[in-house]
Amino acid sequence: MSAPQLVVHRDKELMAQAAAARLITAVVDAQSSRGTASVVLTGGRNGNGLLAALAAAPARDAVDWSRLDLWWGDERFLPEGDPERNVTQARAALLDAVPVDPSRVHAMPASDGPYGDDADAAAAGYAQRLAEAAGPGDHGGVPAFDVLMLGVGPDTHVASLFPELRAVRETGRTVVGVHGAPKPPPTRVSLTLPAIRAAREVWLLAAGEDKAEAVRTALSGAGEIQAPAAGAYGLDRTLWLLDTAAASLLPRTLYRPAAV
Ligand SMILES: O=C1O[C@H](COP(=O)(O)O)[C@@H](O)[C@H](O)[C@H]1O
Repeated sequence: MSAPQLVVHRDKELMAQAAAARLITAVVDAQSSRGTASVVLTGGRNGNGLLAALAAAPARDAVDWSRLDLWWGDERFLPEGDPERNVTQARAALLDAVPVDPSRVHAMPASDGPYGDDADAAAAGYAQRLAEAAGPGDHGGVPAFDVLMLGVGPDTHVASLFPELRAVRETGRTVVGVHGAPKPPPTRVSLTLPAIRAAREVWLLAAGEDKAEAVRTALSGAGEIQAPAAGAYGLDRTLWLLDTAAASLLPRTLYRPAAV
């Protein structure tokens, strides 16, 4: 477990640009040392903002897109191509603009896909795919992701792990079907906390005033069942990428804003 590190940017645009630059560097470094890189994408406003900033960054060409595996932390369980699906939004923000290898874009199943409308079977199928990609040295049935990104919801949810729901209590499986999510759509597929914690680096993204309470709660000692973001950390690094609005309620012991 790695202790959270905070980086606070002036506003959400700068946060997205800086996080995109950071991701380019992380991917290039992983490709240089291991040949390939693996990244877990998140949906939501901050995740898509980062992808759009990456698409606009000239340095995106430093990435060898053909040697990058992309996975998802969660998916809204909807038909293929639905505009609310995280993968649909990621394609629009970035993936349609870069030469990714389609066989390395590991989208979570859709509700009209091979598992039909059975979200639990879809989750088991994705878990199987992750297990097949895991190497002999990897732990917990998932590859050792280089970077796993998570948008933090205003209620402290990450991926589709919502406070108090069954999915956030999962200790065995790496991927689960989520039912009755308080944010639409109610049916989702999500990585679990054990799968998230198998990543080398976990980056939590939160920008905007509506995230301030969630950030304060998760970083002030809340339990992971009540505040799932509190249970998300990486093996080597846990990075909270914030803007000043999202950091505004943090105690001064954690974040001291620069004097103006
Ligand atoms: O529904 C979801 O919400 C979270 C957070 O989204 P945001 O718009 O509040 O930033 C996101 O991380 C997750 O992937 C998504 O499915």
